[in-house]
Amino acid sequence: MSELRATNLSVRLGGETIVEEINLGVRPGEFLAVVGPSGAGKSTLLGALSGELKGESGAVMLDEREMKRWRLDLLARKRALLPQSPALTFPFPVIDVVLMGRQPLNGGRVSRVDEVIARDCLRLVGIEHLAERAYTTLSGGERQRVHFARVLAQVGPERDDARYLLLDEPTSQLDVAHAFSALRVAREFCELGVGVICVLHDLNLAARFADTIALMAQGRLQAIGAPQHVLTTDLLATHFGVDADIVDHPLTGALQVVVLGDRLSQTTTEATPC
Ligand SMILES: Nc1ncnc2c1ncn2[C@@H]1O[C@H](COP(=O)(O)OP(=O)(O)OP(=O)(O)O)[C@@H](O)[C@H]1O
Repeated sequence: MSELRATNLSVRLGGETIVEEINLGVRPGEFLAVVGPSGAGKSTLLGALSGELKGESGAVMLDEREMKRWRLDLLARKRALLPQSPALTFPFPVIDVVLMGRQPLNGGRVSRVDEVIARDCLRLVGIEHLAERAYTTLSGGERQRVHFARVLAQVGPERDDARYLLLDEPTSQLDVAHAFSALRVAREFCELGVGVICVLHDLNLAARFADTIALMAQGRLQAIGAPQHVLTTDLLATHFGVDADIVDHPLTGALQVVVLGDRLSQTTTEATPC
């Protein structure tokens, strides 16, 4: 069975257990959002699910084979990871950065099809006009979309085998329209048969696009299920420290979280008109 799954997964870093006893999984065509307060262990979990980080105990299984048994070149064809802050300091043309995503598929011999797919992925994220620009001249949000296009090219819109897209806060530097658009595109890849695991801080985007939401806090999975079972006033108060109203939006049909107040500080401030 095709699935990316963590079973009793714990990860230790720097002498501390960062994620503990995690059980969750995603299948091709499913969209799992991972939410939780800062420092909850979401990126660490994603790192372990991608095979980049080794688990301390438990297992990560990718299509019925243990993650640690996958050959790296085959793993790169199977899943693409978009880290929170991809490091790239060389002024490559944008198109070349996106073509790096095709490397596991083409072995470094760029074909006409690779080029078409790379440009198509740039178009999907709205920056095809930047294809020839030097990566280092781009804004933060533009860079984030280049890397998003790179991982889209890696999982490949043209393929029909089981594959997975792991996204760590892919919208953190994007304006509201591009954030929505990025998740819509991820959802479209999901409909093409890609399993998507996406760490998100925006609970409303998670509610809108995910089939399942996993709530992590203090390194543990606190809740997992359909958005209405996880985005509850009680769970948000307990794990995020916010008082929230949760409503069914009449137009989208998705849950909407309206934060009424936080419990992090007792200080009140008055807004000053500019
Ligand atoms: N190599 C490391 N050594 C020690 N502690 C680490 C290491 N990497 C991460 N941590 C700690 O583990 C915790 C979880 O980190 P992680 O990046 O997984 O959280 P997160 O939920 O993704 O947070 P955020 O939402 O802020 O990105 C944090 O407290 C972090 O400081």
